[in-house]
Amino acid sequence: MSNHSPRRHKHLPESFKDAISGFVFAFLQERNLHIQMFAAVVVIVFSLMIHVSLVELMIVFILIGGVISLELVNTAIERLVDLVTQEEHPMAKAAKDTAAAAVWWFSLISAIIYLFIVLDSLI
Ligand SMILES: Nc1ncnc2c1ncn2[C@@H]1O[C@H](COP(=O)(O)OP(=O)(O)OP(=O)(O)O)[C@@H](O)[C@H]1O
Repeated sequence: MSNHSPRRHKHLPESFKDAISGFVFAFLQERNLHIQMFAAVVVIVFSLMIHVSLVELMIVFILIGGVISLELVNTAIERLVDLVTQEEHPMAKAAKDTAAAAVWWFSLISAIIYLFIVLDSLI
């Protein structure tokens, strides 16, 4: 078969099944994802308790979705690097550390935005 032949597109339910299986894999393997999911529940409950506005609640959901999505991409990059090499390599380190930095940056910015949302609701 030629490399240029069109790929068969999966049916939507198959794609969902694969995505859910990827999430379950990451959830079972990644402690960070447990912490992030727990933090997400705490943040949502707290936001409802202090009666943040609907728009602020939507922003909270976007931030949570961003952090969790980036953690999943980080997990994918870690596994891909491990598949390519189990040896110590500066490029493997660079790839993993950069992916981790993406999660770190988004989490930091999310925490700052959430602080403003809380202050706005409480003051
Ligand atoms: N093949 C490698 N070569 C060089 N350094 C590596 C390699 N694999 C991992 N490292 C270094 O060790 C760190 C931890 O890698 P590991 O694969 O254990 O991720 P992890 O501890 O599961 O990370 P996270 O906490 O983000 O899930 C990496 O961020 C990187 O600095």
